[in-house]
Amino acid sequence: MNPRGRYPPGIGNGRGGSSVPNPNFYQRGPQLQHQYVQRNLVSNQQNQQFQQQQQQFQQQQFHQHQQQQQWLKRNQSESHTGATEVVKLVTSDGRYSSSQDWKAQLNIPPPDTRYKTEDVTATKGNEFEDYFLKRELLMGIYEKGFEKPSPIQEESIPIALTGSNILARAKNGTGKTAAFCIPALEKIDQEKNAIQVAILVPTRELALQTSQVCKELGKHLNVQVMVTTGGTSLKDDIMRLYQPVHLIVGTPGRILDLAKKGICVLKNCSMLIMDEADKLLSPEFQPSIEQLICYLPANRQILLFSATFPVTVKDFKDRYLADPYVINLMDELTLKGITQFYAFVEERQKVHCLNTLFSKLQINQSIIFCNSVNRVELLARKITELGYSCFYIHAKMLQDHRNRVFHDFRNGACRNLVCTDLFTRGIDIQAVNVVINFDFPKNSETYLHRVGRSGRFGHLGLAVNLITYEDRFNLYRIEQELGTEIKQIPPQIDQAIYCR
Ligand SMILES: Nc1ncnc2c1ncn2[C@@H]1O[C@H](COP(=O)(O)OP(=O)(O)OP(=O)(O)O)[C@@H](O)[C@H]1O
Repeated sequence: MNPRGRYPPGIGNGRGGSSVPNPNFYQRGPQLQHQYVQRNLVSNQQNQQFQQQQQQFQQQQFHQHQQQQQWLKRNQSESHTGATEVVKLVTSDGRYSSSQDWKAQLNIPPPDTRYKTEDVTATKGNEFEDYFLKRELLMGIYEKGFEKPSPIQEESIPIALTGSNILARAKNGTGKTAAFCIPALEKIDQEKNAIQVAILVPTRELALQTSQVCKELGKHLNVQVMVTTGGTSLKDDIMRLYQPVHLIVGTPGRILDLAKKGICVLKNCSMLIMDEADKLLSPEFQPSIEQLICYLPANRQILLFSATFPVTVKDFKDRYLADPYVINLMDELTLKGITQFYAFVEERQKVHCLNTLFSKLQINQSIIFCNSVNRVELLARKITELGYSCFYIHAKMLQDHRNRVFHDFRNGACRNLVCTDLFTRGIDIQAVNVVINFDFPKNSETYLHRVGRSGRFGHLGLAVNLITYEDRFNLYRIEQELGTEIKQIPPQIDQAIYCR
């Protein structure tokens, strides 16, 4: 059987390379050279700047190291317990710690022994301790279960600590959040009562998730984290801002609103982080972002992170990021751990097809994407009628209800979640091993982010796309643009490819 048989005549049967590349995407092969997010293309000037920064960073490290050594010597000389003594420290939460056994006292979760792909294992071999982070921050990192930095963390943490602007691109689920939260937490002066870092994200759920990551990583620090998004009481936010806040996470509209009212004071906010930066630079958000930047000090550092950077980001980068350090860890676009299939169906067969998938697949948790709010609600009802448990979420629901669904699904209260593209970006639920595109997306960015909800941190996952006759051109185009293969679904799927 010709696996390309689904394409109408004239569409061709090649993959990736032979087609005309989408100018919006970083491609493998010769097209690479034309993309501004290509790491090899960092200009000589940037290279020199980077070398200077590296030198500065090494000097800082050396200085810090010397200080540490002096500190240790001083403590040792003050102690009278002899050569095998242990230097005692009391951490900010009052716990006993020592230069030798502080790690042994941490509440470290059991190691994750699941198979992981090179997307997260192909590191340079750095340790978090190599970055000379505050002891309390290291404690939070290890207690979160992070053993070693992932590739994007290795690249961005030391550069962000030098104060450079960064434009960083790395695959979904490879640890971008900690790649910017760790340097942000490190740089905050806990003694200074001012907002020093702002993290902008495109959705309310992502804001809640990111603030939670900051709180967990900064658990042993005295950093005050605040989350603020639309759909919640402005009055509560105003009251909260009378208390100390060092790091604010939120959606751009709400933070701008508070800044305009003079309640959220950003004049000391020297670090602005934009996660899912390409989405934040879409027409929906960009005007708010540009207004917000006016409230920041002139010497602010801006970090842009995403898995997708269409060329439209270039204009913003050129205007607001002086000499950015460009990181691009995407030598290919899709995650190595995700197997992608399509099933060719008629619209009226979709629910039946989904029923078959539910009965045959080993679903730990699944996310099922539809292209409209109405279709989400209809499908959720159908799934429940079929006898399967299911939640649904979309942007037209009340915020309290959205929060409850997000919280409960994350805690495993339900196996399946039907949603719109509200959940396409950034949402990190480790238990999700299957993503189903009940409705196929229209563009490659959306496709990439949707399927990236499974296979988090190098784990395995499965993406199944229900394709109608109308979707066939989009399927072909997305495959071409991403240089990936979406295979026809076989009668049986080996569990080993998505359950290990
Ligand atoms: N160094 C690490 N060691 C172990 N797990 C990690 C490490 N860094 C991050 N993780 C975990 O990996 C998962 C994915 O991280 P994160 O959500 O930051 O990915 P991302 O790159 O921002 O993804 P997306 O592009 O989809 O937003 C999270 O559950 C996070 O806790």
